[in-house]
Amino acid sequence: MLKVKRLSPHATLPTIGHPGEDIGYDLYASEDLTIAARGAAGVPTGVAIEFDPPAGGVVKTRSGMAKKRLMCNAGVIDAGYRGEIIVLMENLGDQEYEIKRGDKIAQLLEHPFLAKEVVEAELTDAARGAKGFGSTGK
Ligand SMILES: O=c1ccn([C@H]2C[C@H](O)[C@@H](COP(=O)(O)OP(=O)(O)OP(=O)(O)O)O2)c(=O)[nH]1
Repeated sequence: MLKVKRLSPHATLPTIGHPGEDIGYDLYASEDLTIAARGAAGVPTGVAIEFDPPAGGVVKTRSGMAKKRLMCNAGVIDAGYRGEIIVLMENLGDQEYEIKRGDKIAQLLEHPFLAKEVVEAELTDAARGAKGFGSTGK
């Protein structure tokens, strides 16, 4: 279950486009806002959430918006966060982008709580080791 607390009368509660199939909840803007070309903004959703414990969430870009170069940044929602979900959006395009209250702006994925104790230690060998950044080719 996703518990949702409405923080603004203008909020649209998260929805699932295709229940039982889509893995993300759609998130909606609760305010009108313009993001300047090459600019960024925190878009309010007017909601706070609580997943079944112990879980948090990840806010991800919708593919349709990525096509328009409107990307979500940051996006880690901690399991204990009870504040308003803010969608941090970056407009990588050359045109300003208008967001209207009620627009679907991002998707929220549930993420299990996986963080464990931090222990300083020697690490085991692995085939990849420290190779990365294109080491396997293009
Ligand atoms: O895109 C985002 C990212 C984060 N948050 C909220 C939920 C998250 O639990 C909290 C803190 O985020 P994060 O841990 O990324 O921020 P920080 O800059 O590391 O701050 P803190 O020191 O409070 O952890 O802010 C959002 O609403 N939207």
